[in-house]
Amino acid sequence: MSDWNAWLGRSERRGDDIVHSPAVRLAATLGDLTTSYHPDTATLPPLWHWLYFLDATPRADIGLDGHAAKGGFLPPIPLPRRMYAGGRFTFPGRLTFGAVAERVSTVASLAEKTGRTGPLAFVTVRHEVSQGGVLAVTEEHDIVYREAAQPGAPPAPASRAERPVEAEETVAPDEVMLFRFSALTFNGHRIHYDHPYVTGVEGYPGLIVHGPLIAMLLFEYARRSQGGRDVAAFSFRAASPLFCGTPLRLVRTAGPEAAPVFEARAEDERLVMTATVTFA
Ligand SMILES: CC(C)(COP(=O)(O)OP(=O)(O)OC[C@H]1O[C@@H](n2cnc3c(N)ncnc32)[C@H](O)[C@@H]1OP(=O)(O)O)[C@@H](O)C(=O)NCCC(=O)NCCSC(=O)C[C@](C)(O)C(=O)O
Repeated sequence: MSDWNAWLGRSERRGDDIVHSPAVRLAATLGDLTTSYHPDTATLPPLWHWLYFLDATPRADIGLDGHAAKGGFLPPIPLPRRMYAGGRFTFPGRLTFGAVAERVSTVASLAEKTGRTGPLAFVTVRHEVSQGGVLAVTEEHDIVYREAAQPGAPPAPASRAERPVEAEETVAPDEVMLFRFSALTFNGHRIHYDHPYVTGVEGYPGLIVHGPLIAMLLFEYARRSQGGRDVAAFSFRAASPLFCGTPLRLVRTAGPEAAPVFEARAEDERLVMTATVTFA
């Protein structure tokens, strides 16, 4: 890890116009799974900043997995299989359509661990999004890298969902939804659309549903289930992958916690994601 410590604190700054068109396309992609966006609304819904400040890596600088090759903004961690591990957000303000905003991203932490699935390397990137000098979103994005797939290895052990269910809804993200979400976030990661790659090279049984898409489905479900209530903070942790075409249960759990806990579960009670929502 010591070689990579040179990346700690590395920072980049990007500006973007907060225009309606990507939000219109995301609203169409989610359909009745969102009630957050209306064409006459003045502000961008929380989390929808994922549609802006996108990475425009030139073709020559793309790595095998379809992301920007490591060693630029992110450290050159040799573990090859990248996944979205989790995120923590606060929404101190709202981004307004029709004006420029700025995102400052910093490599905040690096950690090597050994998990049930083998060696893991975590990189956390902190983003701060502001408009007119006023902070609107803080985000900590955890990226995890896993070792190469071992031929014949058994499926990774998965956590089971155990919290009691208060309410739930089922969705089934399909190839079209995955393709549109990749396009909207300009995410070239091949695990979401290249079946021979994700099965043959990364060793997963099918196309993987994006972590941010599942997080957004949970977030939108949480807001809808509370009559569109405003959200002050949100966090999520991806527990196991969801494969395209598999039904996904969006669950509001009945727990003792002050902030409600939402879970994404596979049909067989495998835990896919846990999320906590703090309503304003
Ligand atoms: C991450 C995996 C491999 C670890 O699986 P594991 O079973 O090996 O880990 P573990 O044994 O449960 O835990 C080992 C250590 O890692 C930590 N840990 C464990 N999990 C997490 C987590 N999520 N976030 C933060 N920390 C985590 C855990 O707390 C522990 O730390 P400790 O030793 O200090 O106690 C496993 O949980 C997993 O496969 N999760 C699902 C990942 C996923 O499907 N992500 C979404 C799809 S990929 C994607 O969207 C991509 C995208 C958008 O294109 C893009 O590139 O950004």
